[in-house]
Amino acid sequence: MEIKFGTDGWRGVIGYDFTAGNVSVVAQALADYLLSRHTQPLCVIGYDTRFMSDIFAREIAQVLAGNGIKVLLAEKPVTSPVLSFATRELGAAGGVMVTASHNPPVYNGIKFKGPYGGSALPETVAAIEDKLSARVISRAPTNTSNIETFNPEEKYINHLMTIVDINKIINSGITFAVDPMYGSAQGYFQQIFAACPSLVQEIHSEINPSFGGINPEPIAKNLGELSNLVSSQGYTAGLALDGDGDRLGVICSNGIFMNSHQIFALLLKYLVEFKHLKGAVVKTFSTSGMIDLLAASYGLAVHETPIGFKYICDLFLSKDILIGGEESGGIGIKGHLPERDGILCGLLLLEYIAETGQLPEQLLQTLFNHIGSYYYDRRDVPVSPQAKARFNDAVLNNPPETIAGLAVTEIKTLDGIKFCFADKGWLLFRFSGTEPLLRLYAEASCPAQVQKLLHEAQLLIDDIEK
Ligand SMILES: O=P(O)(O)OC[C@H]1O[C@H](O)[C@H](O)[C@@H](O)[C@@H]1O
Repeated sequence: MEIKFGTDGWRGVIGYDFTAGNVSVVAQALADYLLSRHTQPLCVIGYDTRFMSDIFAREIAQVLAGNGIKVLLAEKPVTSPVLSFATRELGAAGGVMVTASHNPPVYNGIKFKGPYGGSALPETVAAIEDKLSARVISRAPTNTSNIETFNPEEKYINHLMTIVDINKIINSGITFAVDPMYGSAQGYFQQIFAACPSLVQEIHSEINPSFGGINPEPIAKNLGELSNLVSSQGYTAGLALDGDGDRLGVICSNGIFMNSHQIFALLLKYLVEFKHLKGAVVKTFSTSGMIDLLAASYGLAVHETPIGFKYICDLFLSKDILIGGEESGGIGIKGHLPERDGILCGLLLLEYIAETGQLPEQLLQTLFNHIGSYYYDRRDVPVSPQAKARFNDAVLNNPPETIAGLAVTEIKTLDGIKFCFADKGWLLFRFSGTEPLLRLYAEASCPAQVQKLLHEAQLLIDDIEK
């Protein structure tokens, strides 16, 4: 079974291609990569709450240890940002996180982290992938002294406290609900607000390998329970984290979902207007035009990258970046890590609410008053391998001149195929790099137009399927 890396490391179906055998092949490739660049590397390993993630993490540890690499293995599930933070703090040559993030329960995966505490850069991932052909796998015995366990949480939480004013949130009288979606972000908010436990209610805060039948992706259709809880209990907000805690979803006090573009824009607004910070802004190809407009209004440069936080991370490492974010809900902030972090973003949003005394929906209204209204939605469509193979040619050889009544003014192909319209709208077709799905992303100035665009996109795919 071929091991093929995707948008972020490797994902596979547990027991089909994601097996102990294949995991040890990937671990051996990582060991070969680390040893080709360091004389005595240290590697930090973390894992989420998925089925067998802890066992796969131990397998990776034993292969690295068998190659003479010193390993620090988390003693309990951690979020990906916590693992990134530990990688940087402990001066490790690299980090490994066993997680399939937001994907359905049948998946597991491996993400690689660099010594700077963020996604491994594309060239690093390619170099590890190049070493996958190793035939001999060295595995240390279970009692090896090369593996030690550790708990990275306390230092991470102390670090967050240096960025966010927790007392401001406590003293503001805010109450909120948290949904870690049975993932590895469970318990963090309760620890951070331990001095005032009545402030926060957490749901889905135990291990459940089926994720309660809902994919751990913090988007509207998966957050019905959180939405009902927030509106029925009168909470100020609801915060939802994905399976490995690097993405954030938000529910407003009225139970309405706030999408990732809106969270990104609000955080940018807060950092500039209230924290008086500066720096360039990074967004991926599927992220809202709101970000460009907002950044321009502050005189900040915007960089656009393909989808995948590794590209944003690259820019964090080489330029002065204030904030970088993605449609998928991952946002990184200056002064933390070159990495997205759902917990930090959630705390900053609470701080914004505390600072202004405005509810999340009121903050959104202020944003719309500043830059106008933007609406967005996404559809994920299963596509046959035949249609996938024909897709680019079918669309690019005979591109539509109008879609849903809007004239196409430009076609961009940085990642997928994006049709831009004269008004602020756009429609993007892009194959997921983590699941066998075609993603249709659309933005327009009214919700009905968004749905029309998605409908026409679906018709176009149906045509290619015929
Ligand atoms: O390729 P997709 O399934 O759309 O997923 C895209 C996402 O993949 C991973 O989760 C990466 O870590 C993210 O940075 C990226 O946004």
